[in-house]
Amino acid sequence: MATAFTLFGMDVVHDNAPALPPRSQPTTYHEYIDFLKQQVHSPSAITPTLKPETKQVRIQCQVRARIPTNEGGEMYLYLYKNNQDTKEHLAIVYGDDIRSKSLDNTWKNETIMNRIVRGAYYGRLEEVVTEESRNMNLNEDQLRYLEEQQNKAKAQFAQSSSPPLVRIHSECFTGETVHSARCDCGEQLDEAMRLMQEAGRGVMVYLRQEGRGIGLLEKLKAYNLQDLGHDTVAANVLLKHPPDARTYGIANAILEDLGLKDVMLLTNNPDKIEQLEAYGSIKVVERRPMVPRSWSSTPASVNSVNDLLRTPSSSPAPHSPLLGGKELDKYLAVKVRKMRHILDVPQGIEK
Ligand SMILES: Nc1nc2c(ncn2[C@@H]2O[C@H](COP(=O)(O)OP(=O)(O)OP(=O)(O)O)[C@@H](O)[C@H]2O)c(=O)[nH]1
Repeated sequence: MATAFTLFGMDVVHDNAPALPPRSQPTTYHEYIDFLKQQVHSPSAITPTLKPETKQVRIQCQVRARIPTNEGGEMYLYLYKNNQDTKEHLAIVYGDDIRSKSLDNTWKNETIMNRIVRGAYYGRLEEVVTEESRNMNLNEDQLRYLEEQQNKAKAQFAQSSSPPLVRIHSECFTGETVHSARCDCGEQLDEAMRLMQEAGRGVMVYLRQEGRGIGLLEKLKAYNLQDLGHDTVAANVLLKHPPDARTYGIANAILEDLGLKDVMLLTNNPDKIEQLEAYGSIKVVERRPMVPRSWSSTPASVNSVNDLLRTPSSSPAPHSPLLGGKELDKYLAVKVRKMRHILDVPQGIEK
């Protein structure tokens, strides 16, 4: 519902704001901020609700490629297209037994070489591909040989039944690429990949939902509002966005496509669990906390939202540079206070 009022002498229409009660229109900036504060503190304004996608989510994995790293072992990167947006959402997969159904399906009129180029092969390519195939000049016998090798390898890839570690991670250019200390997103990404590599199995669904779904442009505006003293939730609301605009229908579809049913979800955010489970096909059998390193001397929280949100202790090992500082503390504390994140706030940090 649109709310109109005057701010600094300008007419402001706040499309996404909760309706103002009659005769209590804020007329000054401070009144408006007080109004917003009441709203963002009220459970109805911040309790996330399932925001269903407007049409049934359809996804297709377009390509898969092997990514070797110096310290983090080897993983496969899966790139997805979908019918909801034009973004290239990703899955980073550890473990050979986790495969994409939509990638492995046979596509119309494709050759075995087409399948290899889009990554729908089994085993390691260097073991099955000859010099001729690298040049793509395969004769019938070589093609048949490749196909046989593929079928043999395929037969070895029965899926393990134990629930893998899964993280649904939203893109954060500032935290992951330029190492901003306003948030712990880069640290969480590194830590989740480290845990999956250690376990030898896991899936990171990497959603291009920058800025909790509002995009980088709006997130950078929010940073300026934060520098004026507003917290991350209030800054979003001031910009006429919900505190968290993310949905997880694409993540749900990707996990389904990867053949997963039961997962151990790495998160502090109950909204992710509730939204994911509401789709009905993926069960979060366990929650693993992502304790920020600068807060990790604190024991893991037992402040569970429901029985599902169990919190086994976990202390992240050093991997990325230690982040910390007042801005990060405030960012994390606001997630605990206003977004129900399950984390103990260390003593001395304002909740
Ligand atoms: N709008 C807004 N978004 C932010 C800000 N700081 C970080 N983000 C975004 O917040 C999102 C964090 O995503 P995640 O780490 O996947 O999720 P989370 O909600 O923190 O939950 P966890 O699973 O516990 O990490 C990313 O999209 C970041 O770009 C901010 O100040 N404002």
